[in-house]
Amino acid sequence: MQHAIGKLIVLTGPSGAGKGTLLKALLAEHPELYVSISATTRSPRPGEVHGQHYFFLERAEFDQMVADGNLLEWAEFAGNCYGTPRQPVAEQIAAGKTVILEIELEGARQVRASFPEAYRIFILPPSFDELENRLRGRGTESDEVISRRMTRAKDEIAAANEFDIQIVNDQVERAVQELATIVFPVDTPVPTSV
Ligand SMILES: Nc1ncnc2c1ncn2[C@@H]1O[C@H](COP(=O)(O)OP(=O)(O)OP(=O)(O)O)[C@@H](O)[C@H]1O
Ligand SMILES: Nc1nc2c(ncn2[C@@H]2O[C@H](COP(=O)(O)O)[C@@H](O)[C@H]2O)c(=O)[nH]1
Repeated sequence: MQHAIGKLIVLTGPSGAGKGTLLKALLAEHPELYVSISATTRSPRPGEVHGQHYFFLERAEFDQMVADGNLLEWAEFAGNCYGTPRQPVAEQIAAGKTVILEIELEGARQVRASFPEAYRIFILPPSFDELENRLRGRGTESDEVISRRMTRAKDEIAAANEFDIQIVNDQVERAVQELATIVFPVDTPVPTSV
């Protein structure tokens, strides 16, 4: 993509830290933002809608997207694959939108390598125990999956300093306001190609 005029923001943090919760609240205040819809091989949770929360794909379909170069980044996370469809992000940035990717650490590292202009935010839980409480309280994962996600969380939290800024999601309202002040006044450089 040439002559891009929008911004690219990456939101990362351990599963259960509250990334989705904060983004939902930010979008309610700022519907002009564009949040990328990822592809995943994970099964839908109750209430999740194909094309709205994720594009739920078979593994072969996901692998084809990778082979065709249609993902901006992708990674395996706790037994499933997740990736960012390239074209919608390119189109939204070209249209001048601020685009947000909610992705895990490996994907964020790939975006840093491809698009160093992207602004990268890390969401931290107040504590490790609270992270587990939130994951368990959400009630969407089995004990085994929670355990895999908690193991991964240790590596992710250890990498928080790789990011431009860290936000502790202690209280949703406070953390959303902090996120808003970061997303809006920051004059992030414009990606030159996606
Ligand atoms: N500040 C907070 N205080 C208490 N509970 C919270 C807070 N933020 C989020 N939660 C709750 O924690 C759980 C996990 O939040 P959420 O699903 O947004 O996490 P996530 O980081 O998007 O997870 P994943 O990466 O797995 O998608 C949810 O039940 C949510 O309601
Ligand atoms: N690298 C990528 N990671 C992604 C993408 N979409 C979501 N995610 C991350 O996966 C985990 C698990 O998500 P869940 O919905 O199963 O709880 C979480 O950290 C997401 O941020 C993506 O496109 N690429």
